[in-house]
Amino acid sequence: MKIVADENIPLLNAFFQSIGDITTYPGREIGPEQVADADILLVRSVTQVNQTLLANSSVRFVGTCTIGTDHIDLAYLEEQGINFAAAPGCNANAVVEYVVSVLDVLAEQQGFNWQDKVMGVVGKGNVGDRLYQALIKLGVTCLVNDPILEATEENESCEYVSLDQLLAESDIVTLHTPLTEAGDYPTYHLLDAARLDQLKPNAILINASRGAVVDNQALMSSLLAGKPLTVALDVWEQEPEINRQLLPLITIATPHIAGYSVDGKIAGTEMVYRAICRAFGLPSRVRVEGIKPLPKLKALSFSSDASLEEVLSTSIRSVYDVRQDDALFRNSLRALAEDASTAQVFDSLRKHYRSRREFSTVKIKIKKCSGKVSSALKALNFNIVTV
Ligand SMILES: NC(=O)C1=CN([C@@H]2O[C@H](COP(=O)(O)OP(=O)(O)OC[C@H]3O[C@@H](n4cnc5c(N)ncnc54)[C@H](O)[C@@H]3O)[C@@H](O)[C@H]2O)C=CC1
Ligand SMILES: O=C(O)C(=O)[C@H](O)COP(=O)(O)O
Repeated sequence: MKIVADENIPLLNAFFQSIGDITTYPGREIGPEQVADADILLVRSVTQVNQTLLANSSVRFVGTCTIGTDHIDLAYLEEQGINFAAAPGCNANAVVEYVVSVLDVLAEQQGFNWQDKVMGVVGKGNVGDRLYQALIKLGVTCLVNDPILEATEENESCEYVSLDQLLAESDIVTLHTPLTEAGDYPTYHLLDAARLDQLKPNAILINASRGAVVDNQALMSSLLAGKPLTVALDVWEQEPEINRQLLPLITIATPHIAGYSVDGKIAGTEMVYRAICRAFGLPSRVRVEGIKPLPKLKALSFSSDASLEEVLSTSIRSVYDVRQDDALFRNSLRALAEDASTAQVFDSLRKHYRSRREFSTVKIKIKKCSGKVSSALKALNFNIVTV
């Protein structure tokens, strides 16, 4: 079989070489010519998969090693009988950890305790739910908006509120919906000028979903008009070409890397590999363990005199500190001429992203710490050893 794949999919050979011959391309350069005689197409989020790409191809299976599927014309694939698999939840932990790092950094910068704030979670799927569960365990007051789940859940897993109520009452609003333009609850420009206006003064807005869930032009106008808002954007409209005028108004700016833990990326590859094996009736023998030694993190230890804030903040930062990504992004863009395209920098930072691990991969030794400290660490998925 012939496999055409995005070169940024990790462990392509290890997983797929027994299935077919693999040819790789930069995701944005996969076009009709590249896929013409392919049987399997493997993408990440930057390749638009639709009739234009596939009409004259022999592709029978499309796999995206990502959570989001807004780059795929699912109706077209179904109509053509082309098999499809995504990787739901693969990097959900990484996105949660990005949000937690944003909270930790902003809390220090602005002098507040994020656990005392009211959090508004929009979209309670794989990412939103994991975030919600962690926050609830940490004792944080959470408002959740997810009209689709609210209408379909037999036993509601939380008390849902309207988006209007959530925006009016939350100190921190974090977006975790897919990008959709149709259906009863489309999310394209879900936060438009009017909705941005509903945010509380001094609210914090975090977007790690898709850029166009927030109207970036309206956000810029609102910030320029002096609306007191703190904004963390991981995703931008028109990526990789971002609005350079918006950047300085954003407190934490990153190039769509919230989900970029090495664990999450590999999980994405593995999920699609298993789906292909199922679809083609092949044995799925490859296991992540044993393929690639992942970078190990040193254990941390805390004793009884460490405060909850100190333990949490040190633990979070030792694994993931979003300021590193923010600084790299801003510095790389600073080196560009004012009117130059941001595409190359944006894509290059993502292509050469470091091997970031997840919280669960670090061992935290605690000595006579309070139950509060150990439950807080557990809520965030850290691996605790009591010594
Ligand atoms: N920045 C990054 O690196 C990453 C971004 N993402 C983005 O995050 C999105 C969410 O990821 P998951 O939680 O895994 O997806 P999911 O599909 O598990 O959950 C999405 C949730 O949003 C809800 N939803 C849909 N429309 C809504 C609306 N109008 N208002 C409120 N809720 C709505 C759905 O009912 C669902 O519960 C993905 O679709 C993807 O676009 C995902 C991974 C990494
Ligand atoms: O999984 C998703 O959805 C994401 O947003 C991914 O983190 C995007 O990664 P790339 O496809 O752009 O490598």
